[in-house]
Amino acid sequence: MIASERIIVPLDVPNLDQAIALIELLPDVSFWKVGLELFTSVGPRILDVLKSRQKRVFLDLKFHDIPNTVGSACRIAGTYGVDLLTIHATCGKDCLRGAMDALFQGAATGGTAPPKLIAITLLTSISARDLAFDLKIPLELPEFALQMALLAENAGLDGVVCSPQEVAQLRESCRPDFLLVCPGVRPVWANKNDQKRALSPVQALQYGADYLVIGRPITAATNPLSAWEKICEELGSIQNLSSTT
Ligand SMILES: O=c1ccn([C@@H]2O[C@H](COP(=O)(O)O)[C@@H](O)[C@H]2O)c(=O)[nH]1
Repeated sequence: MIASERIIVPLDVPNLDQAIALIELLPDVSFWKVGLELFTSVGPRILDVLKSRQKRVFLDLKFHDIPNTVGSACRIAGTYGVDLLTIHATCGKDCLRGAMDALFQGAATGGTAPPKLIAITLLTSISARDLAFDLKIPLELPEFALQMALLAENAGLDGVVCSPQEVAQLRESCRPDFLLVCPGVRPVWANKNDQKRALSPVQALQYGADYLVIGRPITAATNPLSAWEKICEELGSIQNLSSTT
Protein backbone atom coordinates (compact mmCIF):
# COMPACT_ATOMS: atom_id res chain seq x y z
CA MET A 1 0.00 0.00 0.00
CA ILE A 2 1.37 3.42 -0.90
CA ALA A 3 1.74 5.89 1.97
CA SER A 4 -1.11 8.19 0.86
CA GLU A 5 -3.55 5.26 1.11
CA ARG A 6 -2.79 5.13 4.81
CA ILE A 7 -4.29 8.57 5.36
CA ILE A 8 -7.94 8.75 6.36
CA VAL A 9 -9.45 12.22 6.05
CA PRO A 10 -12.44 13.06 8.26
CA LEU A 11 -15.48 14.62 6.61
CA ASP A 12 -16.05 16.85 9.63
CA VAL A 13 -18.56 19.15 7.94
CA PRO A 14 -22.21 19.91 8.75
CA ASN A 15 -24.02 18.97 5.54
CA LEU A 16 -24.01 16.89 2.34
CA ASP A 17 -23.11 19.78 0.02
CA GLN A 18 -19.97 20.61 1.99
CA ALA A 19 -19.07 16.91 2.20
CA ILE A 20 -19.33 16.47 -1.59
CA ALA A 21 -17.36 19.68 -2.18
CA LEU A 22 -14.54 18.35 0.01
CA ILE A 23 -14.55 14.90 -1.63
CA GLU A 24 -14.29 16.57 -5.05
CA LEU A 25 -11.59 18.98 -3.92
CA LEU A 26 -9.40 16.04 -2.81
CA PRO A 27 -9.85 13.39 -5.54
CA ASP A 28 -6.80 11.37 -4.46
CA VAL A 29 -8.13 10.72 -0.95
CA SER A 30 -9.22 7.08 -1.04
CA PHE A 31 -10.32 6.65 2.59
CA TRP A 32 -12.82 9.03 4.23
CA LYS A 33 -14.10 9.14 7.80
CA VAL A 34 -17.72 9.93 8.60
CA GLY A 35 -18.15 11.05 12.18
CA LEU A 36 -20.80 12.25 14.57
CA GLU A 37 -21.40 15.66 12.99
CA LEU A 38 -22.03 14.56 9.40
CA PHE A 39 -23.82 11.31 10.27
CA THR A 40 -26.15 13.16 12.66
CA SER A 41 -26.88 15.67 9.92
CA VAL A 42 -27.16 13.44 6.85
CA GLY A 43 -27.51 9.83 8.04
CA PRO A 44 -26.50 6.79 5.93
CA ARG A 45 -26.95 8.70 2.63
CA ILE A 46 -23.37 9.93 2.94
CA LEU A 47 -22.15 6.31 2.98
CA ASP A 48 -23.80 5.69 -0.41
CA VAL A 49 -22.23 8.87 -1.80
CA LEU A 50 -18.80 7.64 -0.80
CA LYS A 51 -19.30 4.06 -1.95
CA SER A 52 -20.64 5.15 -5.34
CA ARG A 53 -17.28 6.91 -5.78
CA GLN A 54 -15.35 3.75 -4.82
CA LYS A 55 -14.07 5.31 -1.57
CA ARG A 56 -13.30 3.32 1.56
CA VAL A 57 -15.36 4.39 4.56
CA PHE A 58 -14.53 4.68 8.27
CA LEU A 59 -17.79 5.15 10.20
CA ASP A 60 -16.60 6.77 13.42
CA LEU A 61 -19.71 6.67 15.59
CA LYS A 62 -17.82 5.75 18.79
CA PHE A 63 -20.57 3.63 20.29
CA HIS A 64 -20.66 3.76 24.09
CA ASP A 65 -23.69 2.29 25.86
CA ILE A 66 -24.97 -0.90 27.50
CA PRO A 67 -24.49 -4.17 25.57
CA ASN A 68 -28.12 -4.45 24.43
CA THR A 69 -28.19 -0.95 22.97
CA VAL A 70 -24.77 -1.18 21.33
CA GLY A 71 -25.61 -4.62 19.91
CA SER A 72 -28.82 -3.29 18.35
CA ALA A 73 -26.96 -0.36 16.78
CA CYS A 74 -24.21 -2.67 15.50
CA ARG A 75 -26.77 -4.97 13.89
CA ILE A 76 -27.85 -1.98 11.77
CA ALA A 77 -24.31 -0.63 11.18
CA GLY A 78 -23.31 -4.11 10.00
CA THR A 79 -25.65 -3.77 7.03
CA TYR A 80 -23.95 -0.59 5.73
CA GLY A 81 -20.94 -2.21 4.07
CA VAL A 82 -18.44 0.22 5.62
CA ASP A 83 -14.80 -0.69 6.21
CA LEU A 84 -14.21 0.45 9.80
CA LEU A 85 -16.49 1.18 12.78
CA THR A 86 -15.63 2.47 16.26
CA ILE A 87 -16.74 1.64 19.80
CA HIS A 88 -15.25 2.76 23.13
CA ALA A 89 -13.19 0.04 24.84
CA THR A 90 -14.66 1.24 28.16
CA CYS A 91 -18.01 -0.30 27.13
CA GLY A 92 -16.49 -3.45 28.66
CA LYS A 93 -15.78 -6.96 27.43
CA ASP A 94 -19.40 -8.24 27.20
CA CYS A 95 -20.39 -5.24 25.16
CA LEU A 96 -17.37 -5.52 22.84
CA ARG A 97 -18.01 -9.23 22.21
CA GLY A 98 -21.71 -8.62 21.67
CA ALA A 99 -20.91 -5.82 19.22
CA MET A 100 -18.75 -8.16 17.12
CA ASP A 101 -21.51 -10.80 17.02
CA ALA A 102 -24.13 -8.19 16.12
CA LEU A 103 -22.00 -6.78 13.30
CA PHE A 104 -21.70 -10.24 11.75
CA GLN A 105 -25.46 -10.73 12.04
CA GLY A 106 -26.09 -7.34 10.43
CA ALA A 107 -23.63 -8.01 7.65
CA ALA A 108 -25.28 -11.34 6.87
CA THR A 109 -28.69 -9.64 6.70
CA GLY A 110 -27.31 -6.91 4.45
CA GLY A 111 -25.41 -9.38 2.27
CA THR A 112 -22.20 -7.46 2.83
CA ALA A 113 -18.85 -7.92 4.58
CA PRO A 114 -18.78 -6.84 8.25
CA PRO A 115 -16.71 -3.76 9.05
CA LYS A 116 -13.58 -4.12 11.10
CA LEU A 117 -14.50 -3.09 14.64
CA ILE A 118 -11.88 -0.97 16.37
CA ALA A 119 -12.02 0.32 19.95
CA ILE A 120 -11.13 3.77 21.22
CA THR A 121 -8.45 3.26 23.88
CA LEU A 122 -8.38 6.84 25.17
CA LEU A 123 -9.43 9.89 23.17
CA THR A 124 -6.45 11.78 21.79
CA SER A 125 -7.82 15.00 23.28
CA ILE A 126 -7.20 13.67 26.81
CA SER A 127 -3.85 14.45 28.46
CA ALA A 128 -2.13 12.53 31.25
CA ARG A 129 -3.20 15.32 33.56
CA ASP A 130 -6.87 15.06 32.47
CA LEU A 131 -6.77 11.29 33.01
CA ALA A 132 -5.35 11.56 36.52
CA PHE A 133 -7.04 14.68 37.88
CA ASP A 134 -10.37 14.88 36.04
CA LEU A 135 -11.16 11.25 35.23
CA LYS A 136 -9.45 9.98 38.43
CA ILE A 137 -7.96 6.96 36.63
CA PRO A 138 -5.17 5.65 38.90
CA LEU A 139 -2.99 4.33 36.06
CA GLU A 140 -0.29 6.02 34.04
CA LEU A 141 -1.71 7.02 30.65
CA PRO A 142 0.36 4.57 28.53
CA GLU A 143 -0.62 1.72 30.86
CA PHE A 144 -4.31 2.66 30.64
CA ALA A 145 -4.15 2.79 26.82
CA LEU A 146 -2.40 -0.59 26.78
CA GLN A 147 -4.99 -2.19 29.07
CA MET A 148 -7.82 -0.88 26.86
CA ALA A 149 -6.09 -2.28 23.77
CA LEU A 150 -5.59 -5.68 25.44
CA LEU A 151 -9.24 -5.70 26.50
CA ALA A 152 -10.28 -5.07 22.89
CA GLU A 153 -7.90 -7.73 21.62
CA ASN A 154 -9.18 -10.30 24.14
CA ALA A 155 -12.75 -9.51 23.16
CA GLY A 156 -11.91 -10.42 19.55
CA LEU A 157 -11.93 -6.93 18.03
CA ASP A 158 -9.92 -6.13 14.91
CA GLY A 159 -7.91 -3.26 16.35
CA VAL A 160 -7.93 0.04 18.20
CA VAL A 161 -7.82 3.79 17.81
CA CYS A 162 -4.85 5.16 19.74
CA SER A 163 -2.65 8.22 19.85
CA PRO A 164 0.63 8.06 17.92
CA GLN A 165 2.37 8.50 21.27
CA GLU A 166 1.23 5.01 22.35
CA VAL A 167 1.34 3.25 19.01
CA ALA A 168 4.87 1.78 19.35
CA GLN A 169 3.96 0.15 22.67
CA LEU A 170 0.74 -1.31 21.26
CA ARG A 171 2.49 -2.56 18.11
CA GLU A 172 4.87 -4.47 20.38
CA SER A 173 2.23 -5.83 22.76
CA CYS A 174 -0.70 -6.74 20.51
CA ARG A 175 -0.96 -9.50 17.91
CA PRO A 176 0.76 -8.65 14.61
CA ASP A 177 -2.42 -8.19 12.56
CA PHE A 178 -4.11 -5.95 15.16
CA LEU A 179 -5.10 -2.71 13.38
CA LEU A 180 -3.71 0.49 14.88
CA VAL A 181 -5.46 3.64 13.68
CA CYS A 182 -4.08 6.98 14.86
CA PRO A 183 -5.85 10.32 15.00
CA GLY A 184 -4.04 13.15 16.79
CA VAL A 185 -1.56 13.35 13.92
CA ARG A 186 -0.01 16.73 13.23
CA PRO A 187 2.64 17.77 10.70
CA VAL A 188 5.21 20.00 12.40
CA TRP A 189 3.82 23.01 10.49
CA ALA A 190 0.21 22.47 11.66
CA ASN A 191 -1.79 23.73 14.62
CA LYS A 192 -2.45 21.04 17.26
CA ASN A 193 -5.98 22.36 17.95
CA ASP A 194 -7.56 20.22 20.71
CA GLN A 195 -5.24 17.23 20.15
CA LYS A 196 -3.14 16.68 23.29
CA ARG A 197 -1.04 13.62 22.39
CA ALA A 198 0.04 14.40 18.85
CA LEU A 199 3.02 13.31 16.76
CA SER A 200 3.87 13.92 13.11
CA PRO A 201 2.59 11.67 10.27
CA VAL A 202 6.11 10.34 9.62
CA GLN A 203 6.62 9.50 13.31
CA ALA A 204 3.20 7.83 13.60
CA LEU A 205 3.89 5.51 10.66
CA GLN A 206 7.44 4.79 11.75
CA TYR A 207 6.17 3.82 15.21
CA GLY A 208 3.77 1.29 13.70
CA ALA A 209 0.44 2.92 12.81
CA ASP A 210 -1.54 1.25 10.02
CA TYR A 211 -3.66 4.31 9.30
CA LEU A 212 -3.45 8.01 10.15
CA VAL A 213 -6.55 10.15 10.59
CA ILE A 214 -5.62 13.68 9.56
CA GLY A 215 -8.33 16.30 9.48
CA ARG A 216 -7.91 20.02 10.10
CA PRO A 217 -4.28 20.25 8.95
CA ILE A 218 -5.77 19.42 5.52
CA THR A 219 -9.43 20.42 5.61
CA ALA A 220 -8.98 23.73 7.46
CA ALA A 221 -5.88 24.75 5.46
CA THR A 222 -6.12 27.76 3.17
CA ASN A 223 -5.39 25.35 0.33
CA PRO A 224 -6.49 21.80 1.35
CA LEU A 225 -5.14 20.23 -1.83
CA SER A 226 -1.62 21.56 -1.32
CA ALA A 227 -1.72 20.59 2.40
CA TRP A 228 -2.69 17.03 1.35
CA GLU A 229 0.10 16.94 -1.23
CA LYS A 230 2.63 18.26 1.29
CA ILE A 231 1.76 15.51 3.78
CA CYS A 232 1.92 12.82 1.05
CA GLU A 233 5.32 14.12 0.03
CA GLU A 234 6.57 13.96 3.65
CA LEU A 235 5.34 10.36 3.93
CA GLY A 236 6.90 9.45 0.62
CA SER A 237 10.32 9.87 2.22
CA ILE A 238 9.77 6.90 4.58
CA GLN A 239 11.53 3.68 3.57
CA ASN A 240 10.52 0.09 4.39
CA LEU A 241 7.07 0.64 5.84
CA SER A 242 5.58 -2.55 7.20
CA SER A 243 1.90 -2.86 7.89
CA THR A 244 -0.69 -5.33 9.12
CA THR A 245 -2.89 -4.46 6.13
O1 LIG B 1 -9.27 9.56 19.96
C1 LIG B 1 -9.78 10.07 18.93
C2 LIG B 1 -10.77 9.43 18.21
C3 LIG B 1 -11.27 10.03 17.08
N1 LIG B 1 -10.82 11.23 16.68
C4 LIG B 1 -11.40 11.82 15.44
O2 LIG B 1 -10.36 11.99 14.46
C5 LIG B 1 -10.51 13.22 13.79
C6 LIG B 1 -9.29 14.07 14.02
O3 LIG B 1 -9.46 15.30 13.36
P1 LIG B 1 -8.33 16.44 13.39
O4 LIG B 1 -8.98 17.58 12.70
O5 LIG B 1 -7.14 15.88 12.67
O6 LIG B 1 -8.02 16.75 14.83
C7 LIG B 1 -11.81 13.85 14.29
O7 LIG B 1 -12.83 13.52 13.38
C8 LIG B 1 -12.07 13.17 15.63
O8 LIG B 1 -13.45 12.98 15.86
C9 LIG B 1 -9.86 11.87 17.38
O9 LIG B 1 -9.42 13.00 17.05
N2 LIG B 1 -9.35 11.26 18.50
